Amino acid sequence: MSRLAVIAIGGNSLVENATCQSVAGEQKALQETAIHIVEMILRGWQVVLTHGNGPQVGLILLQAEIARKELDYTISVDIAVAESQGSIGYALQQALSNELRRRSLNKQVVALLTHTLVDPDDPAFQQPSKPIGPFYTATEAEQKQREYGWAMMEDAGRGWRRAVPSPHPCQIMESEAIAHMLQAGLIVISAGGGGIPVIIDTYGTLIGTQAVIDKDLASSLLASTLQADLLLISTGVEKVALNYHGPNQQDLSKLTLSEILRYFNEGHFARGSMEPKICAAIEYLQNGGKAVLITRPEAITQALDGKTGTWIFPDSR
Ligand SMILES: Nc1ncnc2c1ncn2[C@@H]1O[C@H](COP(=O)(O)OP(=O)(O)O)[C@@H](O)[C@H]1O
Ligand SMILES: NC(=O)OP(=O)(O)O
Repeated sequence: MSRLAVIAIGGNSLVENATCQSVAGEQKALQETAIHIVEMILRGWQVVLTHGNGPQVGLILLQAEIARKELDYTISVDIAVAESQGSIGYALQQALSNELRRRSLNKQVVALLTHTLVDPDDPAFQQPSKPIGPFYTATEAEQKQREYGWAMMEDAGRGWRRAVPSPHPCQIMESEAIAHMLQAGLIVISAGGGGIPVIIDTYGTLIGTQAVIDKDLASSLLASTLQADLLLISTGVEKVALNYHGPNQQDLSKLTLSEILRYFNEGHFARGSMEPKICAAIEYLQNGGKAVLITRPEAITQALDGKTGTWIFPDSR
């Protein structure tokens, strides 16, 4: 029986250059990622792909602000997340389908608009903490705050970005549909951008909310719900490090849940970048997950052979 991996693809690794986004750049990055995912499928893995949308959802909202100068036009954050699921899902679906065809694999890929349930009383709604969109200088950030009323935050030493609320994911609403699609042998792209954030009102109605859910936390929840064998977080670094970018940086290769919890509590992982990935890994393992791999897309194949990447396992195996 094939093993199931939930693969979370980083939003920043979907763009060639964070300061200059282009469709061609996104396609190139996706084609590269697709090569390594199809290699995994050839090795017998069943896969569910999730993806980030931080740069893209911010850009969609920025386009809306610019359009508002000419038209009476506005867009809510949940709609922008849905748009990003559509556009990134399309590009990822096409890149994977092309690579499957190139490798003569007769498999179909589906991209599913996915809702993620959040708690309307989550305190995160009062405290914007999710960086989205392009990076700005401190002066530009002040201008954006004045011009558009955006909350702004410094993002892990990389510059200033717009910040939006990011409530914790409680339930992937379409998880049963995803399980059925996997049973049918499909490759599924879902929970893109953490999923479209929704609450359920007292009448049982789904209502979109103004937030961007962390895709690593949503991927962890999806991996736990589907009882996946592996949560693979594909990002910009080959390995997670202690004292990252410090003089005594120490790359991590293989560690246990207890060890990562200790390093997490010691504050080794930057807020808004590596920290949510480590939280996602911890939650998945605490919910009975079997293994987490964090690495760059180009290193996936080697990492699955145990030669690189950061592997995190439950305490007793
Ligand atoms: N302790 C750490 N170890 C490795 N990378 C780190 C660490 N802390 C911060 N980072 C940075 O976090 C980045 C991953 O976060 P980010 O780019 O936001 O993720 P995503 O790939 O999901 O878009 C890495 O590429 C690296 O630059
Ligand atoms: N939604 C989300 O977490 O996107 P990024 O991974 O691009 O920040």
